[in-house]
Amino acid sequence: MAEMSSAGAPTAMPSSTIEKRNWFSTFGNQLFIMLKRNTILQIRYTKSTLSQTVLAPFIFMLLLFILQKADHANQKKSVYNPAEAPLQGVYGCQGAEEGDPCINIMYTPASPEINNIMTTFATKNAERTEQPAFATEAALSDVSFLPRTAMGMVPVANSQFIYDYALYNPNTTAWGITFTDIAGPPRNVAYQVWYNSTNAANGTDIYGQQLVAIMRGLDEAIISVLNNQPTTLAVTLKDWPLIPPKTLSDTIIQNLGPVFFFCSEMVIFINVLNLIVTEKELKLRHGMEMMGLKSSVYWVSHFLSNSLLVLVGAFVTAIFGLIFGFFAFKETNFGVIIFTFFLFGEGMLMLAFFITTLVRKARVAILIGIFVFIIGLLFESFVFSSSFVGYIWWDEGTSPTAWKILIFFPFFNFGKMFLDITTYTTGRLDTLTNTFIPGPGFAWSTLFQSLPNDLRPTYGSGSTPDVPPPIDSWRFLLMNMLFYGVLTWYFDCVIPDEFGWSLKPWFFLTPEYWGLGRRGKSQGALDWLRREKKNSNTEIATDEDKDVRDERLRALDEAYNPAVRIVNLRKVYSNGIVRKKHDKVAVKDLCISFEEGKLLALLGQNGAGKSTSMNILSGLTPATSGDALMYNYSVRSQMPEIRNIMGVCPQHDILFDDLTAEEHVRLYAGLKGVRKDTWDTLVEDRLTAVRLWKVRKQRAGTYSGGMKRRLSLVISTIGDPKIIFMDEPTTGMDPVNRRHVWEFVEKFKKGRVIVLTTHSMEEADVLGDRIAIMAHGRMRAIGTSISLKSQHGSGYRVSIIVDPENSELAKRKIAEMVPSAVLEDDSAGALLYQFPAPHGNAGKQSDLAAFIGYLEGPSSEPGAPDIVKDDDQNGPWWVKAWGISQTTLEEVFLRLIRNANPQGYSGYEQNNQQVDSQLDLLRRRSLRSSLSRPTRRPNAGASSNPVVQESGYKKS
Ligand SMILES: Nc1ncnc2c1ncn2[C@@H]1O[C@H](COP(=O)(O)OP(=O)(O)OP(=O)(O)O)[C@@H](O)[C@H]1O
Repeated sequence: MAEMSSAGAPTAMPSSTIEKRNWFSTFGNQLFIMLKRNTILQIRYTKSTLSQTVLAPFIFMLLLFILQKADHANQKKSVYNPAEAPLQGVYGCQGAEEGDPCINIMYTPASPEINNIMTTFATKNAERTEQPAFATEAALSDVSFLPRTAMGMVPVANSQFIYDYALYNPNTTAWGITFTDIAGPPRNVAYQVWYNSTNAANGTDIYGQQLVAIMRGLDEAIISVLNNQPTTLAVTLKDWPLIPPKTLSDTIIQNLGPVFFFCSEMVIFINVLNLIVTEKELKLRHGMEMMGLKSSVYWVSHFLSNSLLVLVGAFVTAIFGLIFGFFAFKETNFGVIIFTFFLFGEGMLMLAFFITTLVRKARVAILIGIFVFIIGLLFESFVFSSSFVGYIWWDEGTSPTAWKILIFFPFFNFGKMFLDITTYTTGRLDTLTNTFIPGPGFAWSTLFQSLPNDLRPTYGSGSTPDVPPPIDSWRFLLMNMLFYGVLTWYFDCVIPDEFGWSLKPWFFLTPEYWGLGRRGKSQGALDWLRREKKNSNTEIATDEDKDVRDERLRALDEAYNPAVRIVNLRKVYSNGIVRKKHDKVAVKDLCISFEEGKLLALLGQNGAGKSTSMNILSGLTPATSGDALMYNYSVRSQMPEIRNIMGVCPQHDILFDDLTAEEHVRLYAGLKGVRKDTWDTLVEDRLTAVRLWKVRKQRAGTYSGGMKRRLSLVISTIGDPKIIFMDEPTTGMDPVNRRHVWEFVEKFKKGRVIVLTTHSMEEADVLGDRIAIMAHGRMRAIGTSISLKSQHGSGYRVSIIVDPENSELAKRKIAEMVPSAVLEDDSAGALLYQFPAPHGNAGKQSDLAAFIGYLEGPSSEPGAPDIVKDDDQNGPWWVKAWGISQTTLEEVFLRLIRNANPQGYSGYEQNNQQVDSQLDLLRRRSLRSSLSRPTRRPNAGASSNPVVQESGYKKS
């Protein structure tokens, strides 16, 4: 850029409140500001933040708790009187815990005959089972008696004792037999068998073979003992009183935990998708980047803010898990729990970040989120609901390819980790003895151990899965974070945003990306200019306006060094890769230059290309060809540098609904690197200037349209920008506020370049040092308000009111005096004369001056020359009132637009006839307004341009 300096560098930047910082310092500063913003928003979105961090973990944990309790309640149901079931030997008993002493058979009554039957039974049973025969023990009468060894057959007093003993010492006695011997003949021997039906239910004795065996054995013994006596047999069965074990296993947590905790995490996942894509959709991110925010800061700030939510969520989950007393939480190292939930949350967070780079609409992002949710839900419910299915996926023998794909999904890795935790901690119910066997627990060291064989599921063939140690799940979750982090960074750069910006797919291989090479063009700015000059489209020169051509040549002039130089800027909106005939050329080879301290007002019909030009210059849209140099930085390749000296007030407000005006100013001041000690003054000055001071603590979402516009305008002025682009800044403002804004802009433009687009002719007239008018992507006219009016306007109009009977006299006199004046309207004494635009014709200008002097009469000011003598000291006697007006900017605009659209134009959806009638309307309006002031001397101050409108009043 040294070349440009030699040709006379633009004015040095004024002393600024911007702190000079290196890359790290800027990064740290912006990160701090962004984190503060995120925190404010998270606090503002209290419900959403609490839902993600506290409510979701709590609700899902509560649901699990309720389900677990329901399951426990179901298992703990006591059945004191199970129904009897009529029915038709026997192995040694098992105590409450494996190896505990027990009683094989308790029987009653202990009559000699029954004793005989039982001994016969024991002998015959021993033959069948090839086990030692059950011994007949001493009679028992104490219900609190605890066997020390496995006892054979214990006679007791009555049936009630058997029942009471079973209640008192559950899981101690295998069988109870109550005989009822009714005297005969015939002898009717009835007996009842107490049987533990759980054995049948839990699969230990699925066909009730033991039951059939004991009954057959007893029947056999009865028949043997009562040989030759007529006998009938009656048998009833009865379950033992069902007394559940004191501790139950958390099967619900084991089966449903992965699903519920996955759902809990999805709340943050979907919120992140929505938040980031909404910021993209509402262009909030672009707005901040235009104000200098680094995209790395944007991502890191979101990562840190959301990681905090994930961490809080992990703690809340762990604490509620402990409060609810789940084994998975109680029996697991606290650090393991926190890390597992944190890493899972982080993996999902990065997956969400990655998805946001692929979509532009929040609606689509949420749809993708729901899709991920359903897939994850299916996985967690069908795959990780039991170790039986869950571990199959992790066994090398199953499908290494499927496994290699699945480990890229955080929920797959979390499912395995949680399965490991529950497998180690849930414990199990011993089906044989109906007692709870606790798991070994999950210590920190467990992370590195393979699952012990006895905890692995056993498949049909008797094989067990080969399961990697739990730490592998953590490794894969970390891998997920890094993988999706890198994808987010890459795709965020290469996928074009909605304005078409993207980096080349190999951007990371270029030194420029890492700030090592020189950004932008290798040749100097002058070389570039020469090249662009050659590229300059001569085609447009044929019907080009002289001022526009001069402006183009000036922009291409190497000796001239303006603050901003736009050369051959062109934008084509194309629907496909191949250029088509109906591609929209929104800006056609625009050449223009801006100087410091001047404001350029850009006018044009709808769709003329104003916003597109502004968007290219503010770095929102890439140009198809051409370039602009702003303080010698190229828009094409040095946008980060330009952003440091640029402010933008976009056409559509880019504001955070939940931040106040004051917070907006502080946020952008921070992003721009404004010295912190000046923030208070900045807030007060700027907000007072646009009359937002009183509502500075009110959230922007509650502002009216005009208030939002004023805040957007203030934002564009933060950080001492050298160039400010204001796209229709006063749209929707009331006249009072608009004037305040004009005053603010007028004061602010010193030492800066301001480009403003507007549809308000008044605004362009008041603010524009130069006004450019665009149509169909081309500049049609440029110049000061006065020069545009004189170049493209219809000149001056003089309206004269006379009495109708003097009308002919007046017309005759005027025709004699100023033959060039054209009578445009004559109705009932109201005469409207058109004085052609002088266009440098001094003769015609003096005609007009002389005629005005004639109307005014001899000057009352001493020494002033009398231009025309007349018979009345106050001017011609036949003139009752008169007025003069110049062409308005609106008329100039309409004329230029009409000329640019010889076939009529669709932008306004009207044809040239309608434009002509509008011009006529404007003419009449100017007549009315020129006669509306009853003062003899013109009130020059009433207009922004003293020559625009004057009026005189003749006393009758
Ligand atoms: N993203 C886009 N894709 C295709 N065409 C576009 C796109 N943006 C703008 N255009 C077209 O480019 C032309 C110029 O649009 P632009 O928004 O620059 O006009 P404008 O002068 O700012 O209009 P307005 O005064 O209505 O804001 C229009 O015809 C418009 O339809």
